[in-house]
Amino acid sequence: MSRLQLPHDAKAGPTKPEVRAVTLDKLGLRPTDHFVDVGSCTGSVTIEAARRVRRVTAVERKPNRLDVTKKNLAANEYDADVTLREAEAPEGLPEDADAMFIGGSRNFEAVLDHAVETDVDRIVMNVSRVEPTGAAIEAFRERDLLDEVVQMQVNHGYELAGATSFRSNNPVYIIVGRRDAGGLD
Ligand SMILES: C[S@@+](CC[C@H](N)C(=O)[O-])C[C@H]1O[C@@H](n2cnc3c(N)ncnc32)[C@H](O)[C@@H]1O
Repeated sequence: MSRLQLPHDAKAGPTKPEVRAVTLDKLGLRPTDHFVDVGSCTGSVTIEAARRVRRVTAVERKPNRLDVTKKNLAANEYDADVTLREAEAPEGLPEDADAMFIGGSRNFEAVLDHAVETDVDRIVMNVSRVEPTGAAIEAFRERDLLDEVVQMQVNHGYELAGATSFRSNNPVYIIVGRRDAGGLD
Protein backbone atom coordinates (compact mmCIF):
# COMPACT_ATOMS: atom_id res chain seq x y z
CA MET A 1 0.00 0.00 0.00
CA SER A 2 1.08 3.59 -0.53
CA ARG A 3 2.66 5.69 2.21
CA LEU A 4 0.30 7.18 4.80
CA GLN A 5 -1.05 10.54 3.64
CA LEU A 6 -2.33 13.14 6.10
CA PRO A 7 -3.33 16.09 3.88
CA HIS A 8 -5.62 17.51 6.57
CA ASP A 9 -4.28 18.81 9.85
CA ALA A 10 -5.76 19.07 13.35
CA LYS A 11 -4.33 20.88 16.34
CA ALA A 12 -3.62 17.97 18.69
CA GLY A 13 -2.17 15.52 16.18
CA PRO A 14 -0.81 13.56 14.56
CA THR A 15 0.89 10.98 16.74
CA LYS A 16 4.44 11.17 15.34
CA PRO A 17 5.46 8.39 12.89
CA GLU A 18 8.16 6.86 15.11
CA VAL A 19 5.84 6.88 18.13
CA ARG A 20 3.11 5.35 15.96
CA ALA A 21 5.45 2.56 14.90
CA VAL A 22 6.21 1.55 18.50
CA THR A 23 2.59 2.02 19.57
CA LEU A 24 1.35 -0.24 16.77
CA ASP A 25 3.99 -2.85 17.56
CA LYS A 26 2.94 -2.89 21.23
CA LEU A 27 -0.73 -3.24 20.22
CA GLY A 28 0.17 -6.48 18.41
CA LEU A 29 -2.67 -6.03 15.92
CA ARG A 30 -4.02 -9.15 14.18
CA PRO A 31 -6.01 -9.31 10.92
CA THR A 32 -9.09 -10.56 12.81
CA ASP A 33 -9.07 -7.72 15.38
CA HIS A 34 -11.67 -5.06 16.04
CA PHE A 35 -9.51 -2.06 16.99
CA VAL A 36 -10.73 1.10 18.72
CA ASP A 37 -8.94 4.46 18.53
CA VAL A 38 -9.92 6.77 21.39
CA GLY A 39 -9.33 10.37 20.26
CA SER A 40 -8.73 9.80 16.55
CA CYS A 41 -8.00 13.47 15.70
CA THR A 42 -6.01 13.41 12.40
CA GLY A 43 -6.76 9.70 12.02
CA SER A 44 -3.11 8.69 11.72
CA VAL A 45 -3.49 5.72 14.08
CA THR A 46 -6.96 4.89 12.73
CA ILE A 47 -5.56 4.63 9.18
CA GLU A 48 -2.50 2.60 10.18
CA ALA A 49 -4.77 0.18 12.04
CA ALA A 50 -7.25 0.04 9.15
CA ARG A 51 -4.44 -1.42 7.05
CA ARG A 52 -3.84 -4.21 9.55
CA VAL A 53 -7.19 -5.33 10.99
CA ARG A 54 -10.70 -6.21 9.77
CA ARG A 55 -12.62 -3.57 11.73
CA VAL A 56 -11.85 -0.16 13.30
CA THR A 57 -13.96 2.16 15.44
CA ALA A 58 -12.63 5.71 15.76
CA VAL A 59 -14.07 7.84 18.57
CA GLU A 60 -13.42 11.58 18.70
CA ARG A 61 -15.14 14.15 20.93
CA LYS A 62 -14.51 17.17 18.69
CA PRO A 63 -16.65 17.19 15.53
CA ASN A 64 -14.12 19.22 13.49
CA ARG A 65 -11.38 16.71 14.35
CA LEU A 66 -13.61 13.74 13.52
CA ASP A 67 -14.13 15.42 10.17
CA VAL A 68 -10.33 15.53 9.73
CA THR A 69 -10.20 11.78 10.53
CA LYS A 70 -12.83 11.21 7.82
CA LYS A 71 -11.04 13.32 5.20
CA ASN A 72 -7.63 11.77 5.89
CA LEU A 73 -9.17 8.27 5.71
CA ALA A 74 -10.53 9.19 2.27
CA ALA A 75 -6.99 10.08 1.14
CA ASN A 76 -5.62 6.61 1.98
CA GLU A 77 -5.98 2.98 0.96
CA TYR A 78 -7.14 0.47 3.57
CA ASP A 79 -9.23 -2.68 3.74
CA ALA A 80 -10.94 -2.49 7.15
CA ASP A 81 -14.54 -1.65 7.85
CA VAL A 82 -14.21 1.73 9.67
CA THR A 83 -16.88 3.30 11.90
CA LEU A 84 -16.50 6.94 13.01
CA ARG A 85 -18.22 8.06 16.19
CA GLU A 86 -18.50 11.61 17.50
CA ALA A 87 -18.51 10.97 21.25
CA GLU A 88 -16.51 11.47 24.39
CA ALA A 89 -15.37 8.01 25.48
CA PRO A 90 -16.38 5.90 27.28
CA GLU A 91 -19.49 6.94 25.35
CA GLY A 92 -19.38 5.50 21.85
CA LEU A 93 -16.99 2.67 22.67
CA PRO A 94 -17.89 -0.71 21.16
CA GLU A 95 -18.59 -3.76 23.33
CA ASP A 96 -16.45 -6.16 21.29
CA ALA A 97 -13.05 -4.50 20.75
CA ASP A 98 -9.92 -6.67 20.87
CA ALA A 99 -7.37 -3.85 20.98
CA MET A 100 -7.60 -0.23 22.06
CA PHE A 101 -5.39 2.83 21.65
CA ILE A 102 -5.98 5.73 24.03
CA GLY A 103 -4.56 8.87 22.46
CA GLY A 104 -7.05 11.19 24.14
CA SER A 105 -6.92 11.04 27.91
CA ARG A 106 -10.27 12.51 29.02
CA ASN A 107 -12.12 10.06 31.30
CA PHE A 108 -9.29 7.56 30.85
CA GLU A 109 -10.17 5.70 34.07
CA ALA A 110 -13.76 5.14 32.87
CA VAL A 111 -12.36 4.15 29.46
CA LEU A 112 -10.10 1.57 31.15
CA ASP A 113 -13.08 0.31 33.19
CA HIS A 114 -15.02 -0.18 29.96
CA ALA A 115 -12.04 -2.00 28.46
CA VAL A 116 -11.87 -4.37 31.44
CA GLU A 117 -15.66 -4.94 31.47
CA THR A 118 -15.69 -5.77 27.75
CA ASP A 119 -12.53 -7.94 27.83
CA VAL A 120 -10.33 -5.82 25.59
CA ASP A 121 -7.18 -7.90 25.19
CA ARG A 122 -4.52 -5.24 24.46
CA ILE A 123 -4.54 -1.54 25.42
CA VAL A 124 -1.92 1.10 24.71
CA MET A 125 -2.10 4.66 26.01
CA ASN A 126 0.25 7.50 25.01
CA VAL A 127 0.79 10.40 27.39
CA SER A 128 3.25 13.28 27.16
CA ARG A 129 2.91 15.14 30.47
CA VAL A 130 4.56 13.71 33.56
CA GLU A 131 1.83 13.92 36.23
CA PRO A 132 -0.95 12.48 34.03
CA THR A 133 1.50 9.73 33.06
CA GLY A 134 1.89 8.76 36.72
CA ALA A 135 -1.88 8.72 37.20
CA ALA A 136 -2.34 6.62 34.05
CA ILE A 137 0.31 4.07 35.10
CA GLU A 138 -1.43 3.74 38.47
CA ALA A 139 -4.82 3.29 36.78
CA PHE A 140 -3.42 0.47 34.61
CA ARG A 141 -1.80 -1.13 37.67
CA GLU A 142 -5.01 -0.96 39.76
CA ARG A 143 -6.91 -2.81 37.02
CA ASP A 144 -4.23 -5.53 36.61
CA LEU A 145 -3.53 -4.24 33.11
CA LEU A 146 0.00 -2.90 33.47
CA ASP A 147 2.52 -4.79 31.35
CA GLU A 148 5.13 -2.28 30.23
CA VAL A 149 5.97 1.42 30.23
CA VAL A 150 8.20 2.84 27.50
CA GLN A 151 9.61 6.32 27.48
CA MET A 152 10.39 7.39 23.95
CA GLN A 153 12.35 10.41 22.81
CA VAL A 154 12.91 11.02 19.13
CA ASN A 155 15.51 13.39 17.69
CA HIS A 156 15.66 14.40 14.04
CA GLY A 157 18.85 15.38 12.27
CA TYR A 158 19.23 18.71 10.53
CA GLU A 159 22.12 20.45 8.84
CA LEU A 160 24.14 22.83 10.97
CA ALA A 161 27.24 24.59 9.60
CA GLY A 162 27.90 21.82 7.10
CA ALA A 163 27.44 19.02 9.64
CA THR A 164 24.50 17.22 11.26
CA SER A 165 22.90 18.23 14.54
CA PHE A 166 19.65 17.06 16.15
CA ARG A 167 16.36 18.62 17.17
CA SER A 168 14.54 16.76 19.91
CA ASN A 169 10.83 16.14 20.21
CA ASN A 170 9.26 16.03 23.68
CA PRO A 171 9.39 12.59 25.29
CA VAL A 172 6.28 10.42 25.10
CA TYR A 173 5.30 7.72 27.58
CA ILE A 174 3.78 4.61 26.05
CA ILE A 175 1.82 2.62 28.62
CA VAL A 176 1.21 -0.93 27.50
CA GLY A 177 -1.60 -2.95 29.00
CA ARG A 178 -2.80 -6.51 28.61
CA ARG A 179 -5.72 -8.29 30.17
CA ASP A 180 -4.54 -9.98 33.40
CA ALA A 181 -1.02 -8.61 33.02
CA GLY A 182 1.42 -9.43 35.75
CA GLY A 183 2.76 -5.90 36.30
CA LEU A 184 6.20 -4.51 35.48
CA ASP A 185 9.21 -6.87 35.71
C1 LIG B 1 -3.27 13.90 21.15
S1 LIG B 1 -4.72 13.83 20.20
C2 LIG B 1 -4.60 12.24 19.46
C3 LIG B 1 -3.81 12.27 18.19
C4 LIG B 1 -4.17 11.16 17.22
N1 LIG B 1 -3.72 9.85 17.66
C5 LIG B 1 -3.59 11.48 15.85
O1 LIG B 1 -2.69 10.79 15.40
O2 LIG B 1 -4.01 12.49 15.28
C6 LIG B 1 -5.99 13.56 21.38
C7 LIG B 1 -7.40 13.62 20.79
O3 LIG B 1 -8.26 12.93 21.66
C8 LIG B 1 -9.49 13.61 21.76
N2 LIG B 1 -10.06 13.14 23.03
C9 LIG B 1 -9.58 13.34 24.29
N3 LIG B 1 -10.27 12.61 25.17
C10 LIG B 1 -11.25 11.95 24.46
C11 LIG B 1 -12.31 11.05 24.83
N4 LIG B 1 -12.50 10.66 26.09
N5 LIG B 1 -13.11 10.58 23.84
C12 LIG B 1 -12.94 10.95 22.55
N6 LIG B 1 -11.96 11.81 22.15
C13 LIG B 1 -11.12 12.28 23.10
C14 LIG B 1 -9.11 15.08 21.65
O4 LIG B 1 -10.21 15.86 21.19
C15 LIG B 1 -7.96 15.02 20.64
O5 LIG B 1 -8.43 15.20 19.33
